[in-house]
Amino acid sequence: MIILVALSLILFYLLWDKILKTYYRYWYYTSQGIQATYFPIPLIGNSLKLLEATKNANEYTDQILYEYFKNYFKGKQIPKIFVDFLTAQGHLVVSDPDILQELYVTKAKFVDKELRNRTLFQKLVGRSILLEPSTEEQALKRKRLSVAFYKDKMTINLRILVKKTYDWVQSLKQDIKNGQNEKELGKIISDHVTACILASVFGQTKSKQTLEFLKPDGIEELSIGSCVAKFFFQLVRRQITPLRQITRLFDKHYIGQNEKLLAQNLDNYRAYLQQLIDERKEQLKDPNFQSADFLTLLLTDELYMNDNDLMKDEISTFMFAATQTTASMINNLLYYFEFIPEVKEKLRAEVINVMANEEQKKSLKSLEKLGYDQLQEGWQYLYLLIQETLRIEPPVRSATAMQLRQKMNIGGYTVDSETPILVHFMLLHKNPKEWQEPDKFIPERFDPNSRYFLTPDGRKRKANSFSPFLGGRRICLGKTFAENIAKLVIPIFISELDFKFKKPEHYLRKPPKSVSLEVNIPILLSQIKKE
Ligand code: HEM
Repeated sequence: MIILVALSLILFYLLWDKILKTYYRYWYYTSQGIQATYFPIPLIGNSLKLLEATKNANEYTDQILYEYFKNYFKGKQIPKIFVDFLTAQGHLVVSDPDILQELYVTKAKFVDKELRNRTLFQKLVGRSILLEPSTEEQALKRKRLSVAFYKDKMTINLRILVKKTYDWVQSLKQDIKNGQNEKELGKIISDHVTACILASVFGQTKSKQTLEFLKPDGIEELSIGSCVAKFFFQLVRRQITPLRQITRLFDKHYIGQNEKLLAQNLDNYRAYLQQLIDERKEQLKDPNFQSADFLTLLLTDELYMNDNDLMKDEISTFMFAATQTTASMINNLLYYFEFIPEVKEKLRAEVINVMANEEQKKSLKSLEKLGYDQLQEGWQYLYLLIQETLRIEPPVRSATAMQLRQKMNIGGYTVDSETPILVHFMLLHKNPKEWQEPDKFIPERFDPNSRYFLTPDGRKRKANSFSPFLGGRRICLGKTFAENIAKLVIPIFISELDFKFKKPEHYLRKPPKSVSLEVNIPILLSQIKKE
């Protein structure tokens, strides 16, 4: 009897939540004139269509979601807002600067992050600012954390990173001398950016920065940066399992061997962070101890100092939000540098001009040459390249879903508070009404003196047509830090080293790269000969 009642309740729930509501929502939005992608299938939505988009995936396949949208709208203009039922719940997809203005600014107080992600990612980022609702408490935490990026702290940090980058280049030069000149572009950049982020978080700690990572077939010693990247991918995979598409009941639970291993790895990782926190607490008892890293900032801020869990949450977010994003940007920029001869020529000229015009070689070693102010003002062409790299391949292709606090008008349509809203940066950045030749890499489109600065019909671009860091009150906290890392790593690297793609096909077409897309670009490194 009990089983029968339970089964009836489950069936009723599925009928109501995954079938009737899906078709109601489909009608609700399409009857307002919002275009829908495929007509949804009961329970599973359009997940099979997504699988279709992955079928012939190769190294030139972009984010699956992007490929799936492109497939659907092939040859047609992508609407500024459309409804899609990838899952039975459905979501609105936005890629229009005017609607972003509403979400980021004019209606910002009614917009929040979708709450479900907070539960799904709880074990990694907990109560950190990343997935918390936009409350006063979140804003206060944001304010306290932003101290890490103030000029005084950033200056000290950047000095450490310049030194670290210079040492890295020296070790690459040594590898070349030893005949180990074949490298993988993504790997060398990702390893170095991870080392930089770890130094900014933990300072020059002597503690080991690797973890024993449990796998179904054994244990692997992995760097903390790689562990955090793996956690992210595995948590995303966990999020899209069929069970969690049907119900939220298991969002908090780790089911099956793989998920249990993930939970165990996350616990070990947090225990490791706790160890670092304890060590630093001891060091801080010494009045002469000084450091400007993120850990010390947390341990000296009254909001954080007595809350070990919250400190671990923020450290995880910092590492996870900073590493693969920044590495993707630098990796992509260097790819275009080698891919387009004109880019290479212009950037090399700027690097020589900025770095080597005083006392030549000695100045290359001078850490002050890449100080805070120099990074903000010294680079003109590199600035254009960074912007265009972030436009053509935003490292985060789409934001985590948002949700309205109440039913309201967005972009001229009535949107309810249950429908997730997805801002898709890649679609936004390829909008043909805002960008001339959107698929082409043209750094000059960010130069006010260039004809590419304007839209195809000759007007000024709208404010939010470029938005790789999200916007409004939840804009990326590390935006300037990420740009500064690029502005020091890239010049030091290319002033000393050159590289060629090993595979000729990489001179013909660039494989896409983002935080969720891995690439394999073998390169042959060589040292630049100086007169
Ligand atoms: C090129 C590099 C980067 C890109 C493209 C980028 C992009 C983004 C995006 C799109 C978001 C919004 C996420 C969402 O809601 O889905 C975000 C948030 C965030 N980013 Fe970044 N990010 C970068 C580097 C960094 C760095 C270096 C840090 C350093 C700590 C950082 C810290 C954060 C934090 C803390 C948030 C959450 C802010 C909040 O919700 O209040 N990011 N970033």
